[in-house]
Amino acid sequence: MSEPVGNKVAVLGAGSWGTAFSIVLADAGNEVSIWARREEVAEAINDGHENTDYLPGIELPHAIRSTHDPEEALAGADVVVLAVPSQSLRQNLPTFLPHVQPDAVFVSLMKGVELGTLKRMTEVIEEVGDIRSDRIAVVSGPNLAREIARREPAASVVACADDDVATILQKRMHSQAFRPYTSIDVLGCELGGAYKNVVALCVGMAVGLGFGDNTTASLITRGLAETARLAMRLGANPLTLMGLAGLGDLVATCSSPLSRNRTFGEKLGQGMTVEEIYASTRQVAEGAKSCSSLRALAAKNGVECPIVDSVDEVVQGRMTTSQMMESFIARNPKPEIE
Ligand SMILES: NC(=O)C1=CN([C@@H]2O[C@H](COP(=O)(O)OP(=O)(O)OC[C@H]3O[C@@H](n4cnc5c(N)ncnc54)[C@H](O)[C@@H]3O)[C@@H](O)[C@H]2O)C=CC1
Ligand SMILES: O=C(CO)COP(=O)(O)O
Repeated sequence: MSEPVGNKVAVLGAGSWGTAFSIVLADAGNEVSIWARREEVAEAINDGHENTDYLPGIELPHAIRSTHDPEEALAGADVVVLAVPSQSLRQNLPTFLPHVQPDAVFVSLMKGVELGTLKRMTEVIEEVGDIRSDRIAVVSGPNLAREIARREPAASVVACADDDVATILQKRMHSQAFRPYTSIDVLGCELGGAYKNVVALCVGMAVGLGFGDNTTASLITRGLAETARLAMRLGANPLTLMGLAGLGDLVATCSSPLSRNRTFGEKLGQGMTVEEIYASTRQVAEGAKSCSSLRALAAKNGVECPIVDSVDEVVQGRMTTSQMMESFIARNPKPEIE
């Protein structure tokens, strides 16, 4: 990526994170065009400067415009930010790609692993768009959308195989409240982001069952060990998992009632079924799908991942949340560090 000639960013997806991240981008001096799947969301953003469905009560900067037309959103944009649910990325890309500028850089905000292919989101972009990996970045960290939208201070990681691209993107998203660090460990950042959602589901289940801080801290810590085990087997830098896209995001998501994944788990722990929970919310809880893909990815690579295995069993309705907690404690004793 050469130094940008323009300052327009297209954000594809007008959910909570796409909208909150647009505020960061606008604060950092970019002109932002958000593509919204539903026309009424685009109209609310343009007319009332508010995303009434996903971030009610937050006034959006006037540098943010929205459209239902992908061509209009992407016209003149040298940075293309993808913020749709992970499992819908592949089906959405063909709508976007014909309108992307030839030298544009892609940024994935998504935290999931594709069911079936077991690909990370940057791998899906690379494959479907036939795009070089050094033009695809990921942003991941402890970034709960509503807190970012309120401009509460937070840090994150922007990772790209090409360090220069990461540095250019870092400048484009460094605002008064948002501090991005660069990294070249795309794999570590993406796996950290996808995995923490599953651990947050598990922690939520424990909270829903009425357990306290010892239980949740134990799950967070063993969840991090499990994340690092798989990520390192696949080639990630272990220090990435100790950083913002690993431990940082894990702690934020597992601790916050704002987290959709933790809330989803909590409802399971309280006895609701998966179907009842899906019917009660429009927002995505990525871990409820990525538990299956991460489980398969771990199995394929011969990595033991009891938390991901058990969360998947609960989500598939083959195990209760109480049985899951009992099974963790009953596992064969072993050293903490292997
Ligand atoms: N909300 C947050 O705090 C954060 C979310 N993320 C990640 O960002 C990604 C997007 O999440 P959110 O914006 O939070 O989700 P959301 O549930 O708030 O919004 C999802 C958006 O995608 C649209 N959508 C739903 N199904 C679609 C489909 N089949 N095709 C196209 N668009 C569709 C919805 O209309 C909505 O605009 C996820 O991977 C999530 O893990 C990452 C960091 C923070
Ligand atoms: O990724 C997030 C915070 O960094 C948001 O988590 P949830 O998707 O669980 O709300």
